[in-house]
Amino acid sequence: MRHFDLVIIGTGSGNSIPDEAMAGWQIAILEKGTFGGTCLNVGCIPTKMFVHTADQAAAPANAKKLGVDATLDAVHWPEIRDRIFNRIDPISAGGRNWRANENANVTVYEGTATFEDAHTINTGTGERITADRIVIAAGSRPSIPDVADLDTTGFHTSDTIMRLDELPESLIILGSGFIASEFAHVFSSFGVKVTVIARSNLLLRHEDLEVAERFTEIAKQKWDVRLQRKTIRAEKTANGVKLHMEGPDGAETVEAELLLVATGRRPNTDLLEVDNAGIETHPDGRIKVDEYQRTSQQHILALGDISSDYQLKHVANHEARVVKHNLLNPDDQIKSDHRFVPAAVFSSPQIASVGLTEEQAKAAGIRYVTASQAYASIAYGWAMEDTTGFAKLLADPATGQLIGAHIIGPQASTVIQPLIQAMSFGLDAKSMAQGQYWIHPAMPEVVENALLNLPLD
Ligand SMILES: Cc1cc2nc3c(=O)[nH]c(=O)nc-3n(C[C@H](O)[C@H](O)[C@H](O)COP(=O)(O)OP(=O)(O)OC[C@H]3O[C@@H](n4cnc5c(N)ncnc54)[C@H](O)[C@@H]3O)c2cc1C
Ligand SMILES: NC(=O)c1ccc[n+]([C@@H]2O[C@H](COP(=O)([O-])OP(=O)(O)OC[C@H]3O[C@@H](n4cnc5c(N)ncnc54)[C@H](O)[C@@H]3O)[C@@H](O)[C@H]2O)c1
Repeated sequence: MRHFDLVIIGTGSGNSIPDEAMAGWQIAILEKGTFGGTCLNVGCIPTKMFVHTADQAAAPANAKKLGVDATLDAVHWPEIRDRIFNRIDPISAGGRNWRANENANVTVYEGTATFEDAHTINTGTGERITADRIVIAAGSRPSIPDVADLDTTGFHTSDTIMRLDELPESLIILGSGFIASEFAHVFSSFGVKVTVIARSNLLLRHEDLEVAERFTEIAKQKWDVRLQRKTIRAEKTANGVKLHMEGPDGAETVEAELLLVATGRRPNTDLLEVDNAGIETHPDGRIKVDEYQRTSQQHILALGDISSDYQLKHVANHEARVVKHNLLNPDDQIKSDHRFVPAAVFSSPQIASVGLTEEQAKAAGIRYVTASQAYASIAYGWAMEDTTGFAKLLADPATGQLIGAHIIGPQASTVIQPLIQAMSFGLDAKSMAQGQYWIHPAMPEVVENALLNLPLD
């Protein structure tokens, strides 16, 4: 049985760990799917390439209010799809080739890995290997709800929907989180009739309540939004799919050509048979790690979606940097920093957030003040004729430290960055607002004005 200094399971953020400082180590990388993992192949990167294209497709409809008549002539789905994947697929193939053929100390095994014990792994390729240290970076996969006849009806997940042969006329999206909101924007902007089905009374209900309410109001104007629906059964029809639901007004059905299931993601722990290695897990299946990313077995570390509180690429990448450092510096280990983890929903409008929502601050009994500023009240907001966007801040009134920031509106994912910086480095709201120039008349003035509005002690 071959022995390695380090085994890495999963080629998403895990693939960033081997580097020149490990040139003397024998390393095995294990991957069951497409090299590069979720973000590159079926996640962040292709979705945002579709989102940007959707933003362009939606622009003519928004130009009318500016006095410009424009029309969307055509959406060439196969061309869009192929442009995106003809860029991504070679990156994945190149990454695989580099590791498999150009890294002398790295061996790539392409199979589904399972633990036999805390040092022995079955690579799923017919070969078993042992290792001194192991990194589990095996990610997550779509979680499929228990809806009768869903399997036999046929459905898409984010893994398959981006590679359709052609655009459907209509699409039902089951779920109301990140993936549902982003794909609803993409497909509706391309002319597909979109129905979004939510269990709760709001879309994106993990967001600050005012933000989720604003997003839901806007969504209802563009998509057929069905709230508070329990999906009971799926049925295959001559033209596609029918869902049977129960809602506030009793039983109802909805039909469309295709169904996208976007109801969360589950960690891939079950595939790994981690019990054989004595690795402890949370009730939801995530691997338990400490702040150094160590599992309950000190020589096994884990990172990213399989263990993290956050299913976000920038978090997986951060944790991978921590793991790399700790592997190289066992006597000088560093901790992961999860104090201020931001997230953005790349829908229309965009949403970005960091820190506590107002509801979380209240529930935690934290003393706070808030201020909101509408895009409509800053000069660039006038330029865009924006009527719905705003930035909402929460701060500690005594110290002026920011404890939460929530933005809904154009370029929210970019506009929020100075707030993430301020929170990460402990810059108080007054110093942040008054201690620097804010370019006039740019979008971050929405942040400057919200900071100035905070009723601090
Ligand atoms: C549609 C979509 C859009 C997203 N958009 C964003 C975004 O805009 N911004 C953002 O921050 N995050 C986004 N995410 C989340 C982000 O993609 C993930 O948080 C991130 O990719 C997780 O990285 P990871 O390294 O933990 O896992 P992954 O990248 O999933 O890598 C895990 C790898 O392990 C392999 N594997 C699993 N089990 C085994 C096994 N037993 N043996 C061998 N190999 C195995 C898998 O095949 C996979 O390649 C998105 C996710 C999705 C699905
Ligand atoms: N822009 C980004 O950063 C981005 C984009 C896409 C995905 N992601 C990551 O991927 C993860 C998965 O995305 P997601 O949208 O699948 O998950 P999510 O957790 O954002 O949303 C899941 C939604 O499905 C609903 N749901 C769960 N079970 C249901 C059921 N049986 N019937 C109806 N609705 C049900 C939940 O109430 C929730 O609204 C996200 O949590 C996020 O971390 C991030």
